[in-house]
Amino acid sequence: MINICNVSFQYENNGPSILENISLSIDEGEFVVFLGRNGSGKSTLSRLLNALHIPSKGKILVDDLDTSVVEHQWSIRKKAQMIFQNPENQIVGTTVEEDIAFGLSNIAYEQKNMDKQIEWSLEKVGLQNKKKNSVYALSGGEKQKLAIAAALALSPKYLILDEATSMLDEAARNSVLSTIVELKNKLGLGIIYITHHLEEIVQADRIFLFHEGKIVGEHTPASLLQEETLAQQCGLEIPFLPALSNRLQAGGITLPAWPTLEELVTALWK
Ligand SMILES: Nc1ncnc2c1ncn2[C@@H]1O[C@H](COP(=O)(O)OP(=O)(O)OP(=O)(O)O)[C@@H](O)[C@H]1O
Repeated sequence: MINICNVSFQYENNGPSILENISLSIDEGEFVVFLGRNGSGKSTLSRLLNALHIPSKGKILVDDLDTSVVEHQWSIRKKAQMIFQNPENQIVGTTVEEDIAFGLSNIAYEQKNMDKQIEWSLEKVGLQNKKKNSVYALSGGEKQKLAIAAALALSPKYLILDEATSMLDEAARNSVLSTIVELKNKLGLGIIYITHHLEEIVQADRIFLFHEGKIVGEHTPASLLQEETLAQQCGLEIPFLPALSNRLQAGGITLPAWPTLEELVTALWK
């Protein structure tokens, strides 16, 4: 479990307060979203989880390890792997297998088991046929999946994805998202997913809504729809289909909270 206890943060002494008194916990096997507009503090909090920054006040425990204790930081970074926006910045190998092997060598992974671990992690993200490929020949979505496989090979308990799909087109974004959901379901990984796109939160267990360094709401995908005004105040727009579904439901039409276009059309024909 990750426990964030009364955390506040400033980048500089006497600088502006970036996060104010944040408290929340995240279980293993949970898919949690940090949602908020640019500059609301989501990435800063994600970097605090990974001990890249240390809280100015309060504390963060990752499986009972305090991020402010230097001796814990290596274990915390291994447990909670980060995936960033631009996959190009995370790829270090020239072939797919070399890229994953690099991270494994860094943790002194046993050489004799390395190949098996590389194959396992590639299979989990659906890149098993690309093992020998050059990383330069991968698409954007495949590169992001490689970054996830490289993280996965290190046996983390949590994946922290900071706007990890924002450089991808819709098809690649959906494909990476389904991979993430599968990892949560099949491996029981905790997922911390940072975004300002509401379309990406449909499969989350819980959503924390960020505004100006504070958490202003905790929701499920369905309950967030009831908070259209709050979402707008936070600079977010509920997407068209769920917004319409919300209104139709209020008028007595039975629909899922986040319908597909087909589900919406079928319900309206009935
Ligand atoms: N290294 C830094 N030094 C000083 N201020 C920073 C630094 N990084 C971020 N900030 C400031 O902290 C605030 C929160 O930024 P943060 O990146 O955490 O927000 P965010 O919600 O993740 O936004 P985005 O979606 O744009 O990444 C912003 O005002 C930003 O300018």
